Amino acid sequence: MATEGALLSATGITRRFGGITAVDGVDLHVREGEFLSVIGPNGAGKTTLFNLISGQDRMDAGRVTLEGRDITNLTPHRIAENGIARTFQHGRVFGNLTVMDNVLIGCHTRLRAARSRVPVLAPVIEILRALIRPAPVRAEDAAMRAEARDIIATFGERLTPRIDQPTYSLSYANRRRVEIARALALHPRILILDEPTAGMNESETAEMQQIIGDLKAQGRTILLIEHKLNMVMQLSDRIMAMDNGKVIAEGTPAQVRNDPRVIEAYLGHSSIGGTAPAAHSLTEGAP
Ligand SMILES: Nc1ncnc2c1ncn2[C@@H]1O[C@H](COP(=O)(O)OP(=O)(O)OP(=O)(O)O)[C@@H](O)[C@H]1O
Repeated sequence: MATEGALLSATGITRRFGGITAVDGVDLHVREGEFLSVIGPNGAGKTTLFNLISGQDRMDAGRVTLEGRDITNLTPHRIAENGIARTFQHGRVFGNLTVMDNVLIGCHTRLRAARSRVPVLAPVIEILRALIRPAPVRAEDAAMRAEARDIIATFGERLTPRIDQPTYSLSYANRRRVEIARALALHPRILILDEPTAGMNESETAEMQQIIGDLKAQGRTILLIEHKLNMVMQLSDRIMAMDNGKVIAEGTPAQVRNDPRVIEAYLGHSSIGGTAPAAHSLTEGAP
C-alpha cells in the first residue's frame, strides 16, 4: 500500500532477540478508517510488531509516524497520549480497581494529554483542580463518569451490572471487555486489538466479533491480531500475513486467503494457535 495519506506508517521495523530476528524490516501503513488485520502462525512476530508500534518494546531499526509525527520508541504512555490505544494478548486490567475506575483511567489519560499541550502550566493546573475542585471540575468529572458508563454499556449486560466490582472478581472474558472499554475511553485515533477473543468460547467470540464490527462501522481505525481466521476474513478491509518476522502477503481477504505463501506458512507449522482453524479453512468463511 502507498504510504501517502496513511494515518500510521511504520517502515523498516526490526527487532532482534539474540539470534532471532522476530521482526525483520516490516513496513505497515494504515489509512484513516481502515481495518487491517495481521495474521501468521505462532512466533511469526505479530505481537512483537505491535509492541514496537505501541512502545512496549524498543526497535533496533525502523521508524513509526502517526499523522506524520515521529513516535518511534516513545514510551507507551506518550504513544497512548498521541492516540494509539491497545489491548494485550493476555489481557491487562487493574485488578483492584472497579470496572468504572479502569475505564476512567482511559478518560483521565485523554484529558491529561489535552491539558499537557500547555506544558508549563499543566502540573500547576492539575494540583489546583484536585485541591479546589471548582464547579467546572465537578461537572467535568460527572461528564466523564457518564461517558465511561456509556462505553461500558457497549458490552450490553456483561459489564454494567458489575460496574462497581473490582475487575479481579470478573470472568476472563469480562476482563478482556474492560480492557477494550478502557482503550475506547482514550478516544484513540487507532485501536490495536491483540487477540481480543483469545480464551473465549464460541458464543463469546461471536459477541465480540459483533462489537468489533460495530466499532468498525463507526469508522474507527483498527489494527487486529487474531488467530480466528473466519473472523479476520469477515472484518478486515486488508490483511497482512507474517511468517518468520517478515511480511509474506498483503491484500484483501480474498487475495490473502488464496495466497499460496500464506497457505504454505500455515501448513508448514505444527501449531497455528490453540483456537485457529486448520490451514484448509483459510478458504472458508468468505466475507
Ligand atoms: N522478549 C523476548 N525475548 C526473546 N524472544 C522473544 C521475545 N519476544 C518474542 N520473542 C520471539 O520472537 C518471535 C516472535 O514472537 P511473537 O510473540 O511476536 O510472535 P506472534 O506472531 O505474536 O506469535 P503468537 O501468535 O504465538 O502470539 C518468537 O520466536 C518469539 O519466541
